[in-house]
Amino acid sequence: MITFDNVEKQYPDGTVAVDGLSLEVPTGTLTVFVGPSGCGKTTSLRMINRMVDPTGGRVLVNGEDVRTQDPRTLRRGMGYVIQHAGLFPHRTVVDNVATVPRLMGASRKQARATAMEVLGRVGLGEELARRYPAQLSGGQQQRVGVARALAADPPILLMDEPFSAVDPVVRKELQQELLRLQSVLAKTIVLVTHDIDEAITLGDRVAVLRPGGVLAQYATPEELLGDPADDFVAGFLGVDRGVRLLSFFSTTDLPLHTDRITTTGDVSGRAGDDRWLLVVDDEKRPLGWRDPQAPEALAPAGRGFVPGQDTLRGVLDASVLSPSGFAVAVDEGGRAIGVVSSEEVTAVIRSRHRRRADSQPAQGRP
Ligand SMILES: Nc1ncnc2c1ncn2[C@@H]1O[C@H](COP(=O)(O)OP(=O)(O)OP(=O)(O)O)[C@@H](O)[C@H]1O
Repeated sequence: MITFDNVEKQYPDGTVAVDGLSLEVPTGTLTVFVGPSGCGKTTSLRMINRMVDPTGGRVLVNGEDVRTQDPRTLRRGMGYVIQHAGLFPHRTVVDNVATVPRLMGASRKQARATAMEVLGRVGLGEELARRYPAQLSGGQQQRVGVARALAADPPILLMDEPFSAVDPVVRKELQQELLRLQSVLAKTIVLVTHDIDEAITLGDRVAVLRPGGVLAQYATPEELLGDPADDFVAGFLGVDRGVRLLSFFSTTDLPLHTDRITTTGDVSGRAGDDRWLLVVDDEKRPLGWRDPQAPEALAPAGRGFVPGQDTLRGVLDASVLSPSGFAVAVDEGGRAIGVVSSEEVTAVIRSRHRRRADSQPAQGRP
């Protein structure tokens, strides 16, 4: 566990970068520090590994004040990933990563074996391992940066804008990869970003900082989106936070109807049915919607959703985009198991909101 206990940092020129920061990062979870430029995110992160020392308060790792620990020993237990990866340009990828186990006393051979293993974990194979950093794409370089941070298997990972320098598509890939790695490795991670979407995607908890280095709110992404502490946090989250909140709602208990599903063989027999009908093949795979006004051609069935796997955001999107106003639920094999209307989805959303309001009144505020 990492604890910030009323931490302050005033730089010698008088700038107050962090002001009275108190929060806990539980072991094995990922906390994101997010906020506008200059609000003290990097300063706060660097106080964990003593690249910066606080001018007030304490930072504790597993209950021990970091200032009582030798910085080099402390940093051995903490991987550090920065924007642009910070790789040694004249060393090959594998040697960049092997540097860390070498520093920890591993033999050259053992260090290289460890490096190859962690490179594999972040999706980089042998061929890329022999290249120099400049011969890799930005996204691949960031992966090497993550591999190097993981090479010593530290319990804590500090990440400062790790994905900011790559394009949006690669950035999403790297985010998903970090989540996949974290689901296996369960490190204690603190990640700094100025991108609220990245914070919502990655964080078990998100600390929103405001200018002047003051904590505005520390909460789970769901709590932030559903109950921002004030106008600053709400403004920082953006205009569509309601829709984004739906990503945290499950779809296991949506009302699904089967009476609108018909097969190609049966559809002609339902000519008198003046409703939209979903036509499926013999294996129940959706073929399209029969429009009662234009029964000759089928309208597209749209993207189906798998109850329990997809979120309510996806279901609402599918129902809004569907010509019939119904989203199609499918099993993992793509077979139709029912349909649900956009009106029913919104009714479920309203009841979830009521339940949320009843169960968790305004939490997570500093
Ligand atoms: N060494 C320093 N000396 C004086 N002031 C500093 C120093 N380092 C940072 N600051 C100031 O402290 C404040 C917080 O900086 P910090 O880098 O922690 O913010 P940040 O939220 O990470 O910003 P960004 O998103 O722009 O990287 C800023 O006003 C910055 O100018």
